Amino acid sequence: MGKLITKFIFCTIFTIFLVSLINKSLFPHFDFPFPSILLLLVPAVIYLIITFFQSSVSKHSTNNLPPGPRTLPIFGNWLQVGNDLNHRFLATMSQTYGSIFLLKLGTKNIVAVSDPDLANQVLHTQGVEFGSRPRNVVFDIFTGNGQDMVFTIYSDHWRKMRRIMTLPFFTNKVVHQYNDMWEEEMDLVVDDLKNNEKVREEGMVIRRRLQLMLYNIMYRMMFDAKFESQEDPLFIEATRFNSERSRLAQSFEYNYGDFIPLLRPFLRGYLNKCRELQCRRLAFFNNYYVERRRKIMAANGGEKKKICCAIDQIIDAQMKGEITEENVLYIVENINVAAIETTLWSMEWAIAELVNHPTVQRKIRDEISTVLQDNESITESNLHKLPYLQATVKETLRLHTPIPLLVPHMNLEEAKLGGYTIPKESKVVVNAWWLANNPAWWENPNEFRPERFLEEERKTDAITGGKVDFRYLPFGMGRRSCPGIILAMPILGLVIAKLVSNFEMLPPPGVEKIDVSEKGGQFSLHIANHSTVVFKPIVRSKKV
Ligand code: HEM
Repeated sequence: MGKLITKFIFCTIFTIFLVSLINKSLFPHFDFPFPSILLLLVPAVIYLIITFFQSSVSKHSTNNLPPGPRTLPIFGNWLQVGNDLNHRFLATMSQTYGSIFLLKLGTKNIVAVSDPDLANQVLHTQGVEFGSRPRNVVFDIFTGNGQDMVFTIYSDHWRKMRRIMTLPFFTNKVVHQYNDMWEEEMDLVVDDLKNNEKVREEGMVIRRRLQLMLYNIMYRMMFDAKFESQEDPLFIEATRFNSERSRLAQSFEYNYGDFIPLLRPFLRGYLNKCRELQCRRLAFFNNYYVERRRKIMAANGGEKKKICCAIDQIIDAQMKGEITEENVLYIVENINVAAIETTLWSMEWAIAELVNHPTVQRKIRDEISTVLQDNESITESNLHKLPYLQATVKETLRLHTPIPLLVPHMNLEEAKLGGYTIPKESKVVVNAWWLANNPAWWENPNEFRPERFLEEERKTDAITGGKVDFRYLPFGMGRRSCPGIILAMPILGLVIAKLVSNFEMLPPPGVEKIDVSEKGGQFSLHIANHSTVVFKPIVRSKKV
C-alpha cells in the first residue's frame, strides 16, 4: 500500500508538471484556473487504478492460476472476449488454453471447464466447494438477494429450500399423481391440432400452444389452477412477466456495471426497471395464486388431507415457521423460471429435429406399435419400454443442450481445481454443450442420431460400468443438479410420443428442412426461429 501511495504522489506531481508544461507551451497566455488543476488529477487517479489492478493480477499470477489470455488493467479480458461468452466461443478458447482456463472480466473471475474429469470434480467430488452460485447486480434483484433456491449460495437456506421443494415437486409419487393430468393437457394439444384444417396443409408455429400446455401442467401442479386459452388475460400476463424477466436477466446489456463496479451508477435506470418488474411480477403471483390458496387452506381449517397442490405444502411449511412468506413467492418464481421455458425449448428442438429427420419419426412410431399392446396407451409408467423414444429425447438434449453452461457455480473460498488455484468467488462454468459435442468423445457429434445412445453409447456403458457419464450433463450432476429431471424427461417423452404417433410432422410446403439455428442468452440456448410445421394426422387403429 505504501508503494502505491508513493506511486500516486509521484504520478500526480509528474502529471501536473507535464500538463502545465504542455499548457504553457500551447497556450502561453492562458491563465490556468485552480479547478483545472484538479482535473489534472484524473489521469493520476486512472494510473493509480491501473497499477492497483496490475499489482493484483501479478499477485494472482504467482499463485498458480489456470492459464488464460493476458489481461488488461481494469478491463481484464473483457475487451478481447466481449460480452457473449457462449458455449461455442468457450469451446474454441479451450482449444487454445486447455480444458480449464481463467478469464478476468473487470473485477470478476470466470473459470471455464470443458473436460469430463474436471466436470466431475466441480459437480461431484468437490461439489461442496463449488456448490454456490455467483451473484450479480441483476440477480440480486430477481432473487431478493438470494432468498430463492436456484440462485442462492450453498448454505443451510439452500438445503432447507431444496428439501421443502422436493416433496411437492420432485418425487416419483408426484409423477404418478400427475401423470393423468399431463396426458389430459397433451391430448388437448393433439385435439386442437386435429381440429384445425389449416395445420395439416399450411402448418403452424406450435410454440405458443405448447407454452399454454406447459403453463397449465405447472400451474395445475402448483396451484390447482389453469388457463382457459392462449387469449386468457392471466396467461398473457404471466407469460409477459416471465419473458420480460428472462430478457432483463439474460441480457448482456448490464455486464459493464457488473464487471466494473465504478460504472455501476450508470446502471441505475436498468436496475430500476428490474426492480419495478420484479415487484409487479411477485404481486401477480401472490394476488392471483398464492393468496387464493391461502384462503382455500384457511377455509379447510389447515387440514392436512385437504392439501391438494404443491403450494399448499409450501404454505404449510411456512406456517410451521420453516420459511418466510417471501420465500414462498421465490419458490413460485423459481418454478416459473426453471421449469417451463427449459422444457419448452427442448420440445421445440425435438420437434424441429424430428421434422428434419422423418426416419426418426418412423422408428418411434414403429417402436410404439411393436411394444405396446392394442389399445394400450403410452403413459409415464410404460415409457421405459420405449428405448428409441428415450434415446431421441437424450439426443435432442445432447445436440441442443438448453442450458449449455449449466447454471454457473461458484466457490465461496479459494479452492484447488485440476492442480490450479481458483480464487475465491470465481464464477465456474461447466461447458456441458461442449462435453456433449466434442468430436474427441463423440462420433460425428453434429449429427442428430438417437441410435448413438443405443449403439456406441452402450459400449461406453460397458467400459465405464454404468457409472455417471460426465460427457453428458444436460441437467448437471451432484448437489446443484436439476431436480426437475424427474418431471422433464417423462413430459418430453410423452409429448413426442403423442405428436409422432398422431401426426406426420413435415416442413411447410416448399421448404425442405426447417431452420435449427440457435440463439443464446447468458444461460439459455433456444431455437432462433420458431418455424412453421405441418401436422398431418395419421389414421391409426391404436390409441396413444
Ligand atoms: C428439459 C428441461 C430442463 C433442463 C434441460 C434443465 C436443466 C437444468 C440445469 C442445467 C440446472 C443447473 C445444474 C447445475 O448447476 O449443475 C438446473 C437447475 C434447476 N432446475 Fe432444471 N432443467 C429442466 C427442467 C426443470 C423443471 C421441469 C424444473 C422444475 C419443475 C426444474 C427445476 C430446477 C431447479 C429448482 C434447479 C436448481 C437446483 C439447485 O440449484 O439446487 N428444471 N436445471
